[in-house]
Amino acid sequence: MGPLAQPPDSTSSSTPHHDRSSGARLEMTGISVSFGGVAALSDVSLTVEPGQVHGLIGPNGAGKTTLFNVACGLVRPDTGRIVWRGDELRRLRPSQLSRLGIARTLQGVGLFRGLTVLENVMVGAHRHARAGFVSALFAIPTSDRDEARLRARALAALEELEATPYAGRYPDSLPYPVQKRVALARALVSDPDLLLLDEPASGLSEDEMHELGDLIRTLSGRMSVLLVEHHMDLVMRVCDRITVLDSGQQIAAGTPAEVQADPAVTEAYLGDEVDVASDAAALTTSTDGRER
Ligand SMILES: Nc1ncnc2c1ncn2[C@@H]1O[C@H](COP(=O)(O)OP(=O)(O)OP(=O)(O)O)[C@@H](O)[C@H]1O
Repeated sequence: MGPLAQPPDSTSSSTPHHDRSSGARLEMTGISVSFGGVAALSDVSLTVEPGQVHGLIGPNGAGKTTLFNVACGLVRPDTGRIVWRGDELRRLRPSQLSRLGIARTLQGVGLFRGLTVLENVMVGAHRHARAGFVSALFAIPTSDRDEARLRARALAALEELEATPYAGRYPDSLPYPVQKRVALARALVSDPDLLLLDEPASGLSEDEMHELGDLIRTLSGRMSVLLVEHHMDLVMRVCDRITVLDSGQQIAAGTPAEVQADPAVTEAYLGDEVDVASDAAALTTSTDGRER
Protein backbone atom coordinates (compact mmCIF):
# COMPACT_ATOMS: atom_id res chain seq x y z
CA MET A 1 0.00 0.00 0.00
CA GLY A 2 1.32 3.40 -0.97
CA PRO A 3 1.65 6.54 1.10
CA LEU A 4 -1.82 7.71 0.09
CA ALA A 5 -3.46 4.72 1.71
CA GLN A 6 -3.95 6.46 5.03
CA PRO A 7 -7.43 7.75 5.68
CA PRO A 8 -7.79 11.38 4.66
CA ASP A 9 -7.50 14.01 7.31
CA SER A 10 -11.08 14.77 8.26
CA THR A 11 -10.27 18.35 9.25
CA SER A 12 -9.08 19.13 5.76
CA SER A 13 -11.96 17.44 3.96
CA SER A 14 -14.37 19.75 2.21
CA THR A 15 -17.10 17.09 2.06
CA PRO A 16 -18.04 14.18 4.33
CA HIS A 17 -15.90 11.19 3.49
CA HIS A 18 -17.84 8.18 2.28
CA ASP A 19 -18.00 5.04 4.36
CA ARG A 20 -15.99 2.64 2.24
CA SER A 21 -17.61 -0.36 3.87
CA SER A 22 -20.83 0.56 2.07
CA GLY A 23 -19.19 -0.63 -1.12
CA ALA A 24 -17.79 1.41 -3.95
CA ARG A 25 -20.07 -0.22 -6.53
CA LEU A 26 -20.83 1.49 -9.84
CA GLU A 27 -23.82 0.09 -11.68
CA MET A 28 -24.67 1.18 -15.19
CA THR A 29 -27.83 -0.48 -16.45
CA GLY A 30 -29.54 -0.39 -19.84
CA ILE A 31 -27.35 2.41 -21.16
CA SER A 32 -28.11 3.61 -24.68
CA VAL A 33 -26.44 6.51 -26.43
CA SER A 34 -26.84 7.73 -29.98
CA PHE A 35 -25.01 10.47 -31.79
CA GLY A 36 -27.08 12.11 -34.52
CA GLY A 37 -29.23 9.04 -34.87
CA VAL A 38 -26.28 6.61 -34.94
CA ALA A 39 -26.35 4.18 -32.03
CA ALA A 40 -23.05 4.21 -30.14
CA LEU A 41 -24.39 2.09 -27.26
CA SER A 42 -27.50 -0.06 -27.20
CA ASP A 43 -28.82 -1.29 -23.88
CA VAL A 44 -25.40 -1.91 -22.31
CA SER A 45 -25.03 -2.83 -18.64
CA LEU A 46 -21.84 -2.97 -16.59
CA THR A 47 -21.22 -3.17 -12.84
CA VAL A 48 -17.86 -2.39 -11.26
CA GLU A 49 -17.84 -4.30 -7.98
CA PRO A 50 -16.14 -2.83 -4.89
CA GLY A 51 -12.39 -3.37 -4.91
CA GLN A 52 -12.40 -4.99 -8.32
CA VAL A 53 -10.65 -4.05 -11.54
CA HIS A 54 -13.23 -4.16 -14.33
CA GLY A 55 -11.94 -4.15 -17.89
CA LEU A 56 -13.87 -2.73 -20.82
CA ILE A 57 -12.63 -3.96 -24.18
CA GLY A 58 -13.78 -4.24 -27.76
CA PRO A 59 -12.64 -3.49 -31.30
CA ASN A 60 -12.37 0.04 -32.66
CA GLY A 61 -15.65 1.91 -32.55
CA ALA A 62 -17.21 -0.62 -30.15
CA GLY A 63 -18.43 2.09 -27.78
CA LYS A 64 -15.82 1.83 -24.98
CA THR A 65 -15.01 5.52 -24.79
CA THR A 66 -18.68 6.43 -24.98
CA LEU A 67 -19.49 4.19 -22.00
CA PHE A 68 -16.46 5.51 -20.13
CA ASN A 69 -17.68 9.04 -20.80
CA VAL A 70 -21.10 8.12 -19.48
CA ALA A 71 -19.43 6.99 -16.25
CA CYS A 72 -17.55 10.32 -16.10
CA GLY A 73 -20.64 12.43 -16.78
CA LEU A 74 -19.17 13.66 -20.07
CA VAL A 75 -21.89 11.94 -22.10
CA ARG A 76 -25.48 11.84 -20.95
CA PRO A 77 -27.18 8.56 -21.89
CA ASP A 78 -30.49 8.59 -23.77
CA THR A 79 -31.72 5.78 -21.56
CA GLY A 80 -30.42 3.79 -18.60
CA ARG A 81 -29.53 4.17 -14.94
CA ILE A 82 -26.26 4.97 -13.21
CA VAL A 83 -26.13 3.95 -9.56
CA TRP A 84 -23.10 4.79 -7.42
CA ARG A 85 -22.94 3.44 -3.87
CA GLY A 86 -26.64 2.62 -4.06
CA ASP A 87 -27.69 6.15 -5.09
CA GLU A 88 -28.99 6.85 -8.56
CA LEU A 89 -27.10 9.67 -10.26
CA ARG A 90 -29.76 11.37 -12.29
CA ARG A 91 -27.62 14.12 -13.76
CA LEU A 92 -24.01 13.15 -13.39
CA ARG A 93 -21.64 15.97 -14.28
CA PRO A 94 -17.84 15.86 -14.50
CA SER A 95 -17.63 18.60 -11.87
CA GLN A 96 -19.37 16.32 -9.34
CA LEU A 97 -16.94 13.42 -9.70
CA SER A 98 -14.45 14.50 -7.07
CA ARG A 99 -17.14 15.11 -4.46
CA LEU A 100 -18.57 11.66 -5.21
CA GLY A 101 -15.20 10.02 -4.66
CA ILE A 102 -14.61 9.27 -8.33
CA ALA A 103 -11.44 10.17 -10.25
CA ARG A 104 -10.49 9.63 -13.86
CA THR A 105 -7.68 9.88 -16.32
CA LEU A 106 -8.51 10.53 -19.95
CA GLN A 107 -6.79 9.34 -23.12
CA GLY A 108 -4.60 12.40 -23.41
CA VAL A 109 -2.69 13.43 -20.32
CA GLY A 110 -4.54 16.77 -19.98
CA LEU A 111 -2.06 18.49 -17.66
CA PHE A 112 -1.99 22.28 -17.29
CA ARG A 113 1.04 23.51 -19.23
CA GLY A 114 1.48 26.63 -17.13
CA LEU A 115 1.59 24.78 -13.80
CA THR A 116 4.40 22.70 -12.38
CA VAL A 117 3.96 18.98 -11.85
CA LEU A 118 3.36 19.53 -8.13
CA GLU A 119 0.79 22.24 -8.81
CA ASN A 120 -0.96 20.03 -11.35
CA VAL A 121 -1.29 17.28 -8.76
CA MET A 122 -2.45 19.74 -6.10
CA VAL A 123 -5.32 20.70 -8.38
CA GLY A 124 -6.54 17.12 -8.15
CA ALA A 125 -6.69 17.25 -4.34
CA HIS A 126 -9.42 19.82 -3.89
CA ARG A 127 -11.81 17.19 -2.54
CA HIS A 128 -9.70 17.28 0.60
CA ALA A 129 -8.56 20.82 0.96
CA ARG A 130 -9.37 24.48 1.23
CA ALA A 131 -5.80 25.44 0.57
CA GLY A 132 -4.57 28.66 -0.92
CA PHE A 133 -3.41 27.29 -4.23
CA VAL A 134 -6.59 25.41 -4.92
CA SER A 135 -8.75 28.13 -3.45
CA ALA A 136 -7.21 30.50 -5.94
CA LEU A 137 -8.41 28.20 -8.69
CA PHE A 138 -11.77 27.30 -7.20
CA ALA A 139 -12.51 30.45 -5.18
CA ILE A 140 -12.85 28.78 -1.78
CA PRO A 141 -11.57 29.92 1.64
CA THR A 142 -7.93 29.28 2.50
CA SER A 143 -5.55 28.50 5.34
CA ASP A 144 -1.80 27.92 5.49
CA ARG A 145 -2.36 24.66 7.33
CA ASP A 146 -4.55 23.31 4.57
CA GLU A 147 -2.06 24.46 1.96
CA ALA A 148 0.64 22.46 3.73
CA ARG A 149 -1.60 19.40 3.96
CA LEU A 150 -2.50 19.67 0.31
CA ARG A 151 1.14 19.92 -0.67
CA ALA A 152 1.94 16.88 1.46
CA ARG A 153 -0.84 14.86 -0.18
CA ALA A 154 0.34 15.86 -3.65
CA LEU A 155 3.94 14.95 -2.82
CA ALA A 156 2.80 11.59 -1.47
CA ALA A 157 0.89 10.94 -4.71
CA LEU A 158 3.97 11.81 -6.73
CA GLU A 159 6.06 9.54 -4.56
CA GLU A 160 3.69 6.64 -5.11
CA LEU A 161 4.04 7.17 -8.85
CA GLU A 162 7.83 7.58 -8.50
CA ALA A 163 7.56 11.07 -9.96
CA THR A 164 8.88 13.13 -7.02
CA PRO A 165 12.00 14.28 -8.90
CA TYR A 166 9.77 16.03 -11.44
CA ALA A 167 7.74 18.03 -8.90
CA GLY A 168 9.17 21.40 -9.94
CA ARG A 169 9.17 20.74 -13.68
CA TYR A 170 6.62 21.81 -16.26
CA PRO A 171 4.72 19.05 -18.10
CA ASP A 172 5.93 19.94 -21.59
CA SER A 173 9.54 19.34 -20.54
CA LEU A 174 8.83 15.74 -19.53
CA PRO A 175 8.67 12.51 -21.56
CA TYR A 176 5.15 11.32 -22.33
CA PRO A 177 5.24 8.30 -19.95
CA VAL A 178 6.20 10.62 -17.07
CA GLN A 179 3.38 12.98 -17.97
CA LYS A 180 1.01 10.01 -17.82
CA ARG A 181 2.28 9.14 -14.34
CA VAL A 182 1.70 12.71 -13.22
CA ALA A 183 -1.86 12.58 -14.61
CA LEU A 184 -2.43 9.40 -12.63
CA ALA A 185 -0.98 10.99 -9.50
CA ARG A 186 -3.42 13.86 -9.97
CA ALA A 187 -6.29 11.37 -10.07
CA LEU A 188 -5.05 9.47 -7.01
CA VAL A 189 -4.42 12.50 -4.83
CA SER A 190 -8.14 12.95 -4.24
CA ASP A 191 -8.12 9.51 -2.59
CA PRO A 192 -10.93 8.22 -4.85
CA ASP A 193 -13.11 5.19 -4.17
CA LEU A 194 -13.52 4.61 -7.91
CA LEU A 195 -10.81 5.22 -10.49
CA LEU A 196 -11.76 5.46 -14.17
CA LEU A 197 -8.82 4.84 -16.52
CA ASP A 198 -9.11 5.40 -20.29
CA GLU A 199 -6.23 3.72 -22.13
CA PRO A 200 -3.61 4.35 -19.44
CA ALA A 201 -1.05 2.16 -21.23
CA SER A 202 -1.00 4.01 -24.53
CA GLY A 203 2.49 5.21 -25.34
CA LEU A 204 4.14 3.08 -22.64
CA SER A 205 6.95 0.57 -23.14
CA GLU A 206 6.52 -3.08 -22.17
CA ASP A 207 8.31 -2.51 -18.86
CA GLU A 208 6.29 0.59 -18.07
CA MET A 209 3.12 -1.29 -18.90
CA HIS A 210 4.10 -4.07 -16.54
CA GLU A 211 4.70 -1.57 -13.75
CA LEU A 212 1.35 0.03 -14.50
CA GLY A 213 -0.31 -3.37 -14.17
CA ASP A 214 1.30 -3.90 -10.77
CA LEU A 215 0.18 -0.45 -9.68
CA ILE A 216 -3.42 -1.04 -10.79
CA ARG A 217 -3.53 -4.29 -8.82
CA THR A 218 -2.16 -2.49 -5.77
CA LEU A 219 -4.70 0.31 -6.14
CA SER A 220 -7.57 -2.18 -6.26
CA GLY A 221 -6.80 -2.87 -2.59
CA ARG A 222 -8.28 0.50 -1.78
CA MET A 223 -10.53 1.48 -4.69
CA SER A 224 -12.60 0.07 -7.54
CA VAL A 225 -11.19 0.50 -11.03
CA LEU A 226 -12.80 0.70 -14.47
CA LEU A 227 -10.15 0.15 -17.13
CA VAL A 228 -10.62 0.84 -20.84
CA GLU A 229 -7.59 -0.55 -22.59
CA HIS A 230 -6.46 -1.92 -25.95
CA HIS A 231 -3.45 -3.82 -24.61
CA MET A 232 -4.92 -7.24 -24.10
CA ASP A 233 -2.04 -8.65 -22.07
CA LEU A 234 -2.48 -5.91 -19.49
CA VAL A 235 -6.25 -6.34 -19.38
CA MET A 236 -6.03 -10.10 -18.94
CA ARG A 237 -3.40 -9.75 -16.22
CA VAL A 238 -5.02 -7.13 -14.02
CA CYS A 239 -8.79 -7.44 -14.43
CA ASP A 240 -11.13 -9.38 -12.17
CA ARG A 241 -13.95 -9.07 -14.68
CA ILE A 242 -14.22 -7.90 -18.25
CA THR A 243 -17.07 -6.57 -20.38
CA VAL A 244 -16.69 -6.85 -24.14
CA LEU A 245 -18.47 -4.48 -26.50
CA ASP A 246 -18.84 -4.69 -30.26
CA SER A 247 -20.77 -2.20 -32.38
CA GLY A 248 -22.33 -0.66 -29.29
CA GLN A 249 -23.59 -3.94 -27.87
CA GLN A 250 -22.33 -6.11 -25.06
CA ILE A 251 -21.21 -9.39 -26.61
CA ALA A 252 -19.53 -11.01 -23.59
CA ALA A 253 -18.81 -10.51 -19.89
CA GLY A 254 -17.03 -12.55 -17.27
CA THR A 255 -13.62 -13.39 -15.90
CA PRO A 256 -10.61 -13.04 -18.18
CA ALA A 257 -10.61 -16.80 -18.77
CA GLU A 258 -14.33 -16.82 -19.62
CA VAL A 259 -13.99 -13.92 -22.00
CA GLN A 260 -10.97 -15.43 -23.71
CA ALA A 261 -12.82 -18.68 -24.23
CA ASP A 262 -15.84 -16.96 -25.78
CA PRO A 263 -15.89 -17.44 -29.56
CA ALA A 264 -17.98 -14.28 -30.01
CA VAL A 265 -15.08 -12.25 -28.65
CA THR A 266 -12.47 -13.71 -30.95
CA GLU A 267 -14.81 -13.32 -33.87
CA ALA A 268 -15.41 -9.64 -33.06
CA TYR A 269 -11.69 -8.94 -32.94
CA LEU A 270 -10.89 -10.91 -36.06
CA GLY A 271 -13.61 -8.99 -37.89
CA ASP A 272 -11.76 -5.76 -37.19
CA GLU A 273 -9.08 -5.61 -39.86
CA VAL A 274 -7.41 -2.37 -38.85
CA ASP A 275 -5.04 -2.77 -35.94
CA VAL A 276 -6.31 -5.37 -33.53
CA ALA A 277 -4.95 -8.54 -35.12
CA SER A 278 -2.39 -8.70 -32.31
CA ASP A 279 -5.16 -8.22 -29.74
CA ALA A 280 -7.00 -11.16 -31.25
CA ALA A 281 -3.81 -13.23 -31.08
CA ALA A 282 -3.37 -12.27 -27.44
CA LEU A 283 -6.91 -13.36 -26.75
CA THR A 284 -6.22 -16.83 -28.04
CA THR A 285 -2.73 -17.32 -26.62
CA SER A 286 -2.40 -15.46 -23.30
CA THR A 287 -4.66 -17.31 -20.92
CA ASP A 288 -2.80 -17.60 -17.64
CA GLY A 289 -0.48 -14.68 -17.41
CA ARG A 290 -2.27 -13.10 -14.47
CA GLU A 291 -0.22 -12.04 -11.52
CA ARG A 292 -1.54 -10.84 -8.23
N1 LIG B 1 -19.11 12.68 -30.46
C1 LIG B 1 -19.48 11.78 -31.37
N2 LIG B 1 -20.24 12.12 -32.43
C2 LIG B 1 -20.61 11.21 -33.34
N3 LIG B 1 -20.32 9.90 -33.27
C3 LIG B 1 -19.55 9.50 -32.24
C4 LIG B 1 -19.09 10.41 -31.24
N4 LIG B 1 -18.36 9.70 -30.32
C5 LIG B 1 -18.36 8.44 -30.75
N5 LIG B 1 -19.07 8.30 -31.89
C6 LIG B 1 -19.32 7.06 -32.61
O1 LIG B 1 -19.82 6.15 -31.67
C7 LIG B 1 -19.27 4.86 -31.91
C8 LIG B 1 -18.52 4.38 -30.67
O2 LIG B 1 -17.35 5.19 -30.52
P1 LIG B 1 -16.36 5.05 -29.28
O3 LIG B 1 -15.34 6.11 -29.45
O4 LIG B 1 -17.13 5.02 -28.03
O5 LIG B 1 -15.74 3.62 -29.56
P2 LIG B 1 -14.41 2.99 -28.92
O6 LIG B 1 -14.73 1.57 -28.61
O7 LIG B 1 -13.93 3.82 -27.79
O8 LIG B 1 -13.43 3.07 -30.15
P3 LIG B 1 -11.81 3.23 -30.17
O9 LIG B 1 -11.26 1.98 -29.57
O10 LIG B 1 -11.52 3.34 -31.62
O11 LIG B 1 -11.48 4.46 -29.39
C9 LIG B 1 -18.39 4.96 -33.15
O12 LIG B 1 -19.18 4.60 -34.26
C10 LIG B 1 -18.06 6.45 -33.17
O13 LIG B 1 -17.83 6.86 -34.50
